[in-house]
Amino acid sequence: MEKLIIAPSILAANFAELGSEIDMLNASAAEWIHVDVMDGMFVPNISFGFPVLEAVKKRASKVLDVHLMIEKPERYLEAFAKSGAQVLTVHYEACPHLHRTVQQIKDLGCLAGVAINPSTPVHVLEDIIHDIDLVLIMSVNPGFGGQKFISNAIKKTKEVAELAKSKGLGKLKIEIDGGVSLTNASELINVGANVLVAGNFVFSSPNPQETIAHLLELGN
Ligand SMILES: O=C(CO)[C@H](O)[C@H](O)COP(=O)(O)O
Repeated sequence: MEKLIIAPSILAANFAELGSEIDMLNASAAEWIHVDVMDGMFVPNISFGFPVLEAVKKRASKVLDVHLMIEKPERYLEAFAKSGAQVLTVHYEACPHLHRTVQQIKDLGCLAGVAINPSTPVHVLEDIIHDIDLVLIMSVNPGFGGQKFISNAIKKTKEVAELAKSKGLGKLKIEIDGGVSLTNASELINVGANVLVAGNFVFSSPNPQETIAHLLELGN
């Protein structure tokens, strides 16, 4: 199994103290920092864009894992890569020409991810999975942090892991995003998840660094 990566989502951080929140993550066991970009169109919420990503990049010593919850993401891929994204994930539901979009991400030197919403079945990935580095399974409807985990994501994680195995894609990253906590993390890891995004569970805990370490220990 690929080694487990914890990717705290800064959507749940204290934006008034973003610099010290990033310092805290730099000193933690998190390998990636998950950055949620929302446009108010693909999802019913607006988060932040390039200036915030650039500021995070200047401060962060971790990999920036940028999740684009935006329509027509191909318009902005280059700008996100220039602003510091190292992993760029687009939504299957937002990309009519997904293969081209994935190639654009790879040409920019980033890892390419494809996300699927809770109502999107795994089989839609069959003809793109060879071309990507990461599948992101949404375990909440995208747009907001702090929502309840949708348990169907466990079945979908298993399906992605089986699909990857059947195609010999041993290095595929399988990332779960939404409502992840110590309650569901072990089960997710057991069925094949190897990147766990956690927003509120980390940032609302009394000791975020300890919480990150506890999540990571589940992968050992
Ligand atoms: O993509 C997202 C929302 O669209 C967030 O990354 C996700 O919800 C993580 O936050 P939490 O762990 O608080 O659910």
